[in-house]
Amino acid sequence: MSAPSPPTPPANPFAGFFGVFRYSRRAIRLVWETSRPLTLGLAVCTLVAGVLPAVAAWLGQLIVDAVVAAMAAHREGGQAPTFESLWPVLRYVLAEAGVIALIALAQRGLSAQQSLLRAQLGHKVNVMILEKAGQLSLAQFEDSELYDQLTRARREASTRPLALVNKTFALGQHGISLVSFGVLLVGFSPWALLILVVGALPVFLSEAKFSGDAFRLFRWRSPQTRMQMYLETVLAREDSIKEVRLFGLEPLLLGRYRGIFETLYGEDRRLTIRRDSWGFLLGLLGTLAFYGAYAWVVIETVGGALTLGEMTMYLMVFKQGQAALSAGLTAIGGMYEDNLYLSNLYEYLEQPVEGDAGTLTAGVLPGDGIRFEGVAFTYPGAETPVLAGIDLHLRPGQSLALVGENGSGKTTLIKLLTRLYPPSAGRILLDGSDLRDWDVRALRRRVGVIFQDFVRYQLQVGENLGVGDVAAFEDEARWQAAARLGLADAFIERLGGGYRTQLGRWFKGGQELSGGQWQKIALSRAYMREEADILVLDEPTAAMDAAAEAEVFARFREHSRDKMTILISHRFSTVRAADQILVIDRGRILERGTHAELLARDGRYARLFRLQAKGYR
Ligand SMILES: Nc1ncnc2c1ncn2[C@@H]1O[C@H](COP(=O)(O)OP(=O)(O)OP(=O)(O)O)[C@@H](O)[C@H]1O
Repeated sequence: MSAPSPPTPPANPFAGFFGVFRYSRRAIRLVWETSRPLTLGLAVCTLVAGVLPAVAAWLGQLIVDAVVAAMAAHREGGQAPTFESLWPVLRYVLAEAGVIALIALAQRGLSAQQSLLRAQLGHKVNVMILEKAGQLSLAQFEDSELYDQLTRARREASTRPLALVNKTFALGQHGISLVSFGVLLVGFSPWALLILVVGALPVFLSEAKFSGDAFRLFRWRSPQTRMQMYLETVLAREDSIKEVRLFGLEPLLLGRYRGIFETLYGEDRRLTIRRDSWGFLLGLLGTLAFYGAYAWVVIETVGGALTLGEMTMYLMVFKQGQAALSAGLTAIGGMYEDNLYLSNLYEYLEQPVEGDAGTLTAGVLPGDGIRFEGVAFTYPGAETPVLAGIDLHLRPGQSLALVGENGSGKTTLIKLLTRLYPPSAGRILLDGSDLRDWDVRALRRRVGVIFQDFVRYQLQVGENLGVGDVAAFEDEARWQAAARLGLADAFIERLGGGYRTQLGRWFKGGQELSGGQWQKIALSRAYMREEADILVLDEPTAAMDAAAEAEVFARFREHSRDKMTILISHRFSTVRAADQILVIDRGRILERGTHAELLARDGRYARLFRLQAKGYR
């Protein structure tokens, strides 16, 4: 793993700080689109919970002043208190109780609606991420930076967007409280208000700076966290554990895992210590300002300028104002991080997808088959071409075999043919029309391909076949027909649940298959594509026994008589019947011809064929 260079702070930290807030609006829109009633509910509860504390403080003043007045009246009158004389005080007590109950209701409402929204929003964002993944090209998928964005986006998809909205609302709530406290406080002195605001500013700025640092760290280290996730997978997944045990890899991999943690933890610790030390020191300034104003109120009351009730109210306003201010600051610090998460999410969601310009559903020369004309290809980010100068023509009813050593470019040629990548030079035609002009769905309907690294779906056996043709995903008769052609029917019928047997180990009762059995499943999957007239098998029998292999090819030839077939194999016995054999060497066509022609030529093919024939004897 290469160590990326440390993050550099932006030239103007505050420009970055405010710039990133543009995502708050999008987060709110996202929540609005997720559930309007819940968003409205949240807004109402936020407003209520924001205004009522000031109302409670004001009622507190009225209570104390009413008590003082009632006490004076009783002292003068000398009578025992009656309901009539107590009512002016009690009604305020009752009102305050009501206000407190309303605050509790609003807070309950907030938390209930938040948890409902969290579930909905997490789901929505995950679906957005996965839908986008479905539109990305293979080349984009292989781009490690984009993959990082995807991983980061998915990791916190269910929490961050709502967290941002919650904090935005919390900020709104505390802001409303502060403004309403401010309105009350201005009655005492506008200067007191100013002192409090200025006192709180330094801690706010430090919070903003450190949040920015935290996010840069988070982005910069994402290759390391990805390696950590990968190591977790290797150490804890059934498909790798066998090899990890046998090679005794646990200590090695765990050592690497711990090493990454320690580096990351060290960085986290430094940041946390700096952030909290500064937070504490600057927070002291705010507290100092607060207690200065507090002392001022006390002195004014002693001097008789304020009533006891007013003093009670101001003290409450100070206490609650301070709490609201620091909660607001924390919300802003956290919001910044959530915004940065969202910036990552939207960067990912806004990745341009290749426009699918092609619309053709039939070629201009039906029956012309496949043509490669001067095709070359270089993988994105690579320097040397993997394929160059490829010319070939395959007509319906013909078979083509590709042979060549590992890494010579055979699979890549198939990836170009199936339009997983566009060629870097030259063109590929199907029925006389460039693949680029074809509607990609129409094109893919015509191709049935089984790659070497086919997918072993942790689904039922039948569904593992059904994925070959989504229109017949649940069609049991079609499964059976395909399984017969792929030679999978015999062993499937012996499985406990037949076509309904769960495969793989992820789910209860799942059954694991042997390598050859999986290959038969993959082969049958290719036969599910009834519409396909181009069949591509990339080493379809490497894991099969010799008898099965011979039978597979006999059936394949029978089934594909009027189709175009492309076969990649390292076993020369299986390719000899092809109408055309291409020997690929480092991305170029070295030899071409039928088996007999190539033997007569006595070149690379003939030499390798004789070598293999000797080995089989
Ligand atoms: N996704 C990729 N990105 C970059 N390079 C790749 C990618 N896939 C394959 N390559 C490179 O392209 C070359 C050709 O690979 P390809 O899979 O086409 O070979 P192949 O002939 O099918 O080999 P094998 O017989 O081993 O299956 C190899 O050198 C490989 O390293």
